[in-house]
Amino acid sequence: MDKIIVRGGKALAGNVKVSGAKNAVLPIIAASILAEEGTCVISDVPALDDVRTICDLLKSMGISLTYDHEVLTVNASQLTSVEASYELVRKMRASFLVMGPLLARKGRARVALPGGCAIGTRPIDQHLKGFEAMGAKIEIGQGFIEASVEGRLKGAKIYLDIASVGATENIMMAAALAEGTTVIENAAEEPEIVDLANFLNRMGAKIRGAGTGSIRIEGVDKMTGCTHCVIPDRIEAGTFMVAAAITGGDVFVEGAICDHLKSVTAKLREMGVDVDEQENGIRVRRTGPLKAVDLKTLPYPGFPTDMQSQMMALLLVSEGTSIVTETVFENRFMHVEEFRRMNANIKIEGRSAIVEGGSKLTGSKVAATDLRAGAALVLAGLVSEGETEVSALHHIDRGYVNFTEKLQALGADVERYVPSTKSREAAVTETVKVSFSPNFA
Ligand SMILES: CC(=O)N[C@H]1[C@@H](OP(=O)(O)OP(=O)(O)OC[C@H]2O[C@@H](n3ccc(=O)[nH]c3=O)[C@H](O)[C@@H]2O)O[C@H](CO)[C@@H](O)[C@@H]1O
Ligand SMILES: C=C(OP(=O)(O)O)C(=O)O
Repeated sequence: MDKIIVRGGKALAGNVKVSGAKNAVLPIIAASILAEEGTCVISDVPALDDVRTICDLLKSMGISLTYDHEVLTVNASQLTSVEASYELVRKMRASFLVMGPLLARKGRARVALPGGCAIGTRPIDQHLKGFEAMGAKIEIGQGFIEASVEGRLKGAKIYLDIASVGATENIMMAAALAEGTTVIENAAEEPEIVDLANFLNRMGAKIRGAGTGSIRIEGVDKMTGCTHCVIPDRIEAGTFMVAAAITGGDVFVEGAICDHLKSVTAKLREMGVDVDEQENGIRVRRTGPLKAVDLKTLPYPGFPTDMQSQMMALLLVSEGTSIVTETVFENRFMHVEEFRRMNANIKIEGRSAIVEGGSKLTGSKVAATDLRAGAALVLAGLVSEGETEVSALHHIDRGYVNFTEKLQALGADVERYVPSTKSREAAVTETVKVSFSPNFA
């Protein structure tokens, strides 16, 4: 298994360019299924494992895709299957986002139940509630969900019990080709939803209100290909902002959109970090001590759950005691056990973790428990005494492109090691090259 080896003590400095957003590009690729003619040309597509997975899924449905230098071209005119296999869905829950587009385009979809994952049960009841409200029949059996509708889906007024990102996206995509108008109330407001709505509108959809709690979708008869550039990844950007803060460095996070990171910026400033919001990115510097703060994750524009573990690493080296409350997922503290192996003093009480600052973190062998926890462990290693070895890197590879290379370029003493017959250099070269074969052959 690959491992990331980190040696602490270096303050990071320099410029890091943010890649396209994982959580925007995955629904956008799913949405390309809706184009019955023409080609979708999507740029700033990060070479992530999750992107490969969803591309493999669309390919299995007869869709042709090519990927070159972060530009993905998708032609969905030859859609020959409406089934998403368990093998692919279990690798990535976001595969479930194909259900809405398939139902809209073909009146049928058969998708393996995504199951839960480390951070929680992650049910899909709100997705199904929306599809049923639009007239779909839902049947669950043999580990699959089948959705079908006679003729076209019908527009409906849907109130989400939870402001679910995925459910908002799946329902929005289904409603795009429905007969009549759909209104989603209590919709999630994440920037990735706005990016998806912009992509859908470029394909010919008529969507208003994305980014607010109420989204109105006027169904159209046909959607076609378009060109689109994916927004920068606010969570990758936030991760590098914390990397600068935790090491006492000075890093310009190029491409970060300040507006998408207001809650993270506010929290870092409360801790005494200098955050300079600029036109084309965010400069983060830290010279003095870090002040402990309390943190509660909430749906956007609240503090993002996907930044919780990275901020916990930072709080470990701040002065004072912090309370971190995770309100979005019911089991997103598995990184606590791993931090404890690095000499962290953290106590979990229900949905909250009490984090003692001023820890003298020590390097240790630790394992990523989800993609953000993996990144957070690397960040902790950057300020630990000695060497930290992070394993279970398949988690990190889902959400970060060339993570170690980007940290190395900022001066971190970090490398990715493949303990196999391949040499270390070859492994690093391979990691740096990470790209897909032009036609996914
Ligand atoms: C690919 C992608 O975009 N992933 C993001 C998306 O995940 P995802 O779309 O899965 O997250 P949701 O917003 O749906 O989940 C939020 C909460 O709602 C619950 N829930 C969700 C759907 C449902 O039908 N019923 C239900 O109870 C979930 O279990 C969870 O507790 O939003 C999360 C919350 O911002 C982020 O952490 C993920 O990075
Ligand atoms: C939880 C996350 O992603 P996913 O929903 O793909 O698991 C994440 O990006 O932190």
